[in-house]
Amino acid sequence: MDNKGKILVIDDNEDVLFALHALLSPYVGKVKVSTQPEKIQKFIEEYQPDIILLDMNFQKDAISGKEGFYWLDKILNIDSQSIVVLMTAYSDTDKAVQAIKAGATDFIPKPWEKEKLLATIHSGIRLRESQKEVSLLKNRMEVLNADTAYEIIGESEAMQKTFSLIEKLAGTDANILILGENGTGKDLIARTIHNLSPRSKEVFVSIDLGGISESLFESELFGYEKGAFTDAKKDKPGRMEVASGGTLFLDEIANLSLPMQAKMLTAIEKKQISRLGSTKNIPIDVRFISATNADIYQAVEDVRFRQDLLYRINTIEIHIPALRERGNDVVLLAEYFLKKFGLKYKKDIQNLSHDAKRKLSAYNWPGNVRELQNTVERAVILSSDRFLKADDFVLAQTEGRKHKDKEVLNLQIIEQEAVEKALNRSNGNLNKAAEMLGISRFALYRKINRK
Ligand SMILES: Nc1ncnc2c1ncn2[C@@H]1O[C@H](COP(=O)(O)OP(=O)(O)OP(=O)(O)O)[C@@H](O)[C@H]1O
Repeated sequence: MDNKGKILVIDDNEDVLFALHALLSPYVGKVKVSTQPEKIQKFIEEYQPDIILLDMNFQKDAISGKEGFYWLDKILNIDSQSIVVLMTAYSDTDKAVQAIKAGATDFIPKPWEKEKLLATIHSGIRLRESQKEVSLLKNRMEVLNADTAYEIIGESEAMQKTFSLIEKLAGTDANILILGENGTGKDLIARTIHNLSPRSKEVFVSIDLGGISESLFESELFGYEKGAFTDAKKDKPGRMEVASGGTLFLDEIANLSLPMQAKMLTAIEKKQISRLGSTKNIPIDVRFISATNADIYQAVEDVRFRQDLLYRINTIEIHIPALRERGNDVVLLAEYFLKKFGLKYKKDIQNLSHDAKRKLSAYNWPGNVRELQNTVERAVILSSDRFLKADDFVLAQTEGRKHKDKEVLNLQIIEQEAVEKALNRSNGNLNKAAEMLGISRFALYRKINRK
């Protein structure tokens, strides 16, 4: 044991307290002993024990364990996450089962075997650490979510239908499947549903199943115990565990491999998971929102996606329309992004010219809102006028190819195209764009401002 953790021992027998103090002190951070369970609240608040070792019988010769259960209940009322190990002089399996059911973490018969007692304390400390880790991660995610304001722009009929469906399902806890092309706003809608749901005060955790390998996916989603694999240097909770109480957003769900689909199905059905390298079941209370841009029904037909899993995740389906089906929303969104990036890059750009609006409306936006956002951001960065004109927008499917037929050797044009491509691919992130171009951020600034 690595001398960590604070232990509180409560027993009416001074000899037991003395013995436990002497036995545990060399192996843990701190040991506090007391014969007074009435002071438990004060101890919890001031001493903040990681583990409470609690005697079951406080009166001499008492064997019912009633008092132990009474104080266990009090402790769990003060802190439902408390790790309480009950002790009794009468080894009794029924009582042990009762104690665990009542919320104790473990049970130790007296007289104790030293090794067994130390092992129990050790796993209690590990459990406490992982509880702390889970709550730390939850807090971090809450902070991340709290910092971001989500505004959804859309007045088209297609989007109004989507909004009214979202409003209808706001109060429910149903699992939701969001379908839509790349960049249509699936992530944004998932966060909005969470924010409108009864779980809004809890965490929103997301995982992109398209972007990670199968082994990483498993450890990210289910967590692992120290030693489960070579790099598992300490216990780590997975996102399912961290999301408990809140919402888990599974992006690109159709990319899940069949073995992972089976694991996911079990977790959803049984509402519990076990970390890699552990057999212990951890209960989870998660609302699942999944999303995909793939034809998931075709995937079911092709036996690439399990039908039973689909039925678990698609209690309600939301289809997000492609941007080209949203009429004037293109212009509304362009104006919204214009304001946003104008502020970000400190440019005083007033509006879009008529021909710019016409050009944006006529385009078919294969990359949907994300492509529009990138296009406007790039135009804002590159423009020095008060109005954005049609020429300020370079649209991938049309102008990107305008030099294809004729080989371009003009260095300035080649450079300009490279700068635009890098800005596009890096979503306007100047550091990343400069890295792609192999130049400094400062040099990139100069090139942008020269235009
Ligand atoms: N209606 C909207 N109003 C304002 N911003 C939007 C809207 N829809 C999408 N966005 C913005 O467009 C970008 C892409 O949206 P999002 O990431 O939600 O799309 P997605 O469908 O999840 O994409 P992918 O399929 O690649 O996962 C985000 O920056 C998002 O904030």
